Amino acid sequence: MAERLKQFREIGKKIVAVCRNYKGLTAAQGIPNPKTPSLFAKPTTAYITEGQSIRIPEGCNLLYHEVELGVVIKQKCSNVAVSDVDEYIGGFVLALDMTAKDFHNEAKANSRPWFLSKGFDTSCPVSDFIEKEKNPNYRDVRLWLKVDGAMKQDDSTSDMIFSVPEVISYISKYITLEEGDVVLTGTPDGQGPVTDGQIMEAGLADIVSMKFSVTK
Ligand SMILES: O=C(O)/C=C/C(=O)CC(=O)C(=O)O
Ligand SMILES: [Mg+2]
Repeated sequence: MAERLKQFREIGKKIVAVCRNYKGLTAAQGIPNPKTPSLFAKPTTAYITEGQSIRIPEGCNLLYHEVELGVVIKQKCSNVAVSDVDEYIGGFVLALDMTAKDFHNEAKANSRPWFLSKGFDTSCPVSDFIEKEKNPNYRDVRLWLKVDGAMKQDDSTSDMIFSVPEVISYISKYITLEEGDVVLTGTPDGQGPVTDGQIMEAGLADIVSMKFSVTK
């Protein structure tokens, strides 16, 4: 099973993401905690892996990094109870939810969908597949991100507003999740800009780390 799930980028059919899911982030932004998980999606063409670069989309002048824990779904499921979610977790990835923040701000200001700002090619860099057993404390695991060696994001998944099981249970009420789909669980506070030539390094405890460069 884990062997097949290593191919999540080929077999998975979607990337579902949660936003505003860390207490530190909503506190820093002075916004209320959402009452239910706030969802959006990215196309699977957004995936890249180490060795490939994040490309600044045409016309974007403000590209933001967001480091996130991604959950790889083990098998098709819908309407999963919070208490049963563990059965449907196949493994994890560390991911970046790269965001064309100027596109995002403009779309929001004009009450338009912000799919492009989150869904452009290369907007979802991911680590190697992390076996479920290698991340047993996923409810309280450190994730961090440095830009050119300077720490920008450093928090624990215990700061999430909705836990991983709550997020997956909620999504599955409305959207059937399938083998290899990835759920991005939101970013902690500290997201911010990156520019052409900068290098990001991110890690999940001592489980995995990854590096990505940004290019025009
Ligand atoms: O402004 C918003 O509503 C959402 C902004 C984001 O980019 C949030 C995330 O993607 C996140 O919190 O992970
Ligand atoms: Mg995000």
